[in-house]
Amino acid sequence: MTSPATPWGASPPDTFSPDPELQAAVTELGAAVRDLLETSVATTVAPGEQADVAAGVRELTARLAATTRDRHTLSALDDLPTFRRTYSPVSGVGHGFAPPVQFRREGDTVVGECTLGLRHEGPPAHSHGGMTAMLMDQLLGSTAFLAGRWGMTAHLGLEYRGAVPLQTPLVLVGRVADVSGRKTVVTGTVALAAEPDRELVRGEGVFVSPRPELLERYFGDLTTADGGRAPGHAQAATDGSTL
Ligand SMILES: CCCCCCCC/C=C\CCCCCCCC(=O)SCCNC(=O)CCNC(=O)[C@H](O)C(C)(C)COP(=O)(O)OP(=O)(O)OC[C@H]1O[C@@H](n2cnc3c(N)ncnc32)[C@H](O)[C@@H]1OP(=O)(O)O
Repeated sequence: MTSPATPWGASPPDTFSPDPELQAAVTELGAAVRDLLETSVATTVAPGEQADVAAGVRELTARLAATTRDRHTLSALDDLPTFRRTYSPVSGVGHGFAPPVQFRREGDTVVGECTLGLRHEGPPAHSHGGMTAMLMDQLLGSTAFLAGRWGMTAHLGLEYRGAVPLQTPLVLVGRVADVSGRKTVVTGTVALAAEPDRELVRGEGVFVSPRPELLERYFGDLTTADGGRAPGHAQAATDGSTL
């Protein structure tokens, strides 16, 4: 049996067209929450003012909680075959914690740019090492994906060679190093956009496309926002239609 590049085949057609009004609203809410998060860890206003704001934020949260999705339901803006993940904590425009990073193919590499904020702080004025690892995981996973090789992280190794400053444009570069069966090995770097050749962080990841039993266990309950079966569902793997 040949191994699948992704659960839905190597080159899925891009026929996904999300509701533009929803896309705009989610992007705007994500940006507003991002500003709120960033400002909430930077503010020095008086305690009474912070308490007032907290009460207001709780009221707004209650409005959003009026209807929600559960963890087995994709957002109406998400499409797995074309890699649209609106609420990724790294690349999601709808996620307030995300920088967010957008990745693109450039020759045989995948490149992303972002600027981290105080909400990503570890050592004062610098990125938390776990935040950098998250950037690296997403960079390497996206690099595999954009090469038609989806997989879950089986191994992630990092060398922290220089501290990553906050509020400073960064450039991320990934490239596929090796491919065999269900396994893809990817390497990547994080550097200052102003000094792209001086690596601050170097990473290597092994991404493995899970065997059908694992796909079923992890994602068997996954549905699209309108209740349909999510593309790439493990069941599809056994009927020969996509793998
Ligand atoms: C309906 C479909 C839904 C899909 C939707 C997703 C779309 C999203 C789109 C895009 C995302 C990309 C961006 C995201 C980036 C972030 C990614 C993450 O954060 S992933 C979360 C963290 N990772 C885990 O939770 C994995 C936990 N581990 C496992 O579940 C298993 O260990 C798994 C799936 C990784 C492998 O299990 P096995 O049973 O399928 O694989 P075996 O048969 O053991 O190995 C296959 C080959 O891989 C090698 N391998 C396995 N683990 C290895 C390791 N740690 N190091 C090196 N090689 C390893 C083996 O040696 C073998 O190689 P040989 O064929 O013999 O050459």
